[in-house]
Amino acid sequence: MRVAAISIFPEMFRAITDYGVSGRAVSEGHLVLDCINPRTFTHDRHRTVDDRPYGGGPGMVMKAEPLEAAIDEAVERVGGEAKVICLSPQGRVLDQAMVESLAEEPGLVLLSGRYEGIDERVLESWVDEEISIGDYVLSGGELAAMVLVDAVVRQIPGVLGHSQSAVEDSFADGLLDCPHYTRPEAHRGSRVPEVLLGGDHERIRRWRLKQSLQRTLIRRPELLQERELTAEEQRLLAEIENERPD
Ligand SMILES: CC(C)(C)c1cccc(C(=O)NCC2(NC(=O)c3cccc4nocc34)CCCCC2)c1
Repeated sequence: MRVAAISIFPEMFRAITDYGVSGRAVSEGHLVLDCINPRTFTHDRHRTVDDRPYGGGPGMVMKAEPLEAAIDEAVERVGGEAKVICLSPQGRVLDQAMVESLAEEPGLVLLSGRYEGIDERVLESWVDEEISIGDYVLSGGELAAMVLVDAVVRQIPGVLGHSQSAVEDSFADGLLDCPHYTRPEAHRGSRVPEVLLGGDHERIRRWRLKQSLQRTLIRRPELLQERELTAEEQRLLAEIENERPD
């Protein structure tokens, strides 16, 4: 997948190109990430990318011209039919379904805002979709762009290692994660659940599934609304409901 990130802080994207699953995806060629700085497309002495807002008010607004030149370059680098996305609080909040759909795109251009935001004419004429990563105030769109890339890159076949496909991604079954433990068996007096110490893999699988269902029911019940439950999951949920203190 080819992605072009437009930002006045391109070095930030080292966080995904140099580490972990996304870093390996880059080194193995599954992901090509170009970072494009709008400042490259300025022609004045101060390389101005922002200016004061019409109508007054605090802060500055990102100028259209440098951004549009950067988008032009980005679309070219990514290859013709790129989807241009602006990471923005005004966008649709990202979820796994959107991630899976974005992973099907041949190329993505990701625009990150700074200051008070981007000149609206850029959004109107160049941006296909605005996407938000959640409802809190951020200082820029770059971290949101990196969240999106991290999630999308895991969907690319081959990125999660030959054995695991995206479908088997251990986190992608729509339930919250079960508890995890590793050595030592007793840590500060707290022991690992006995079931995990035995070798009964079927019993362990069922225990983990029940734990995931219980946590999802208690902490994020709305996730259960969106999810088809297998017969086994429905049985386990019934068990959980019966065990719940009144
Ligand atoms: C949601 C809330 C609290 C009601 C809100 C309302 C109004 C403004 C903001 C805000 O944070 N403005 C600053 C700004 N944020 C973002 O880019 C941003 C924020 C959150 C999720 C994101 N996902 O992608 C990008 C995101 C960075 C600087 C350039 C202007 C945008 C927040």
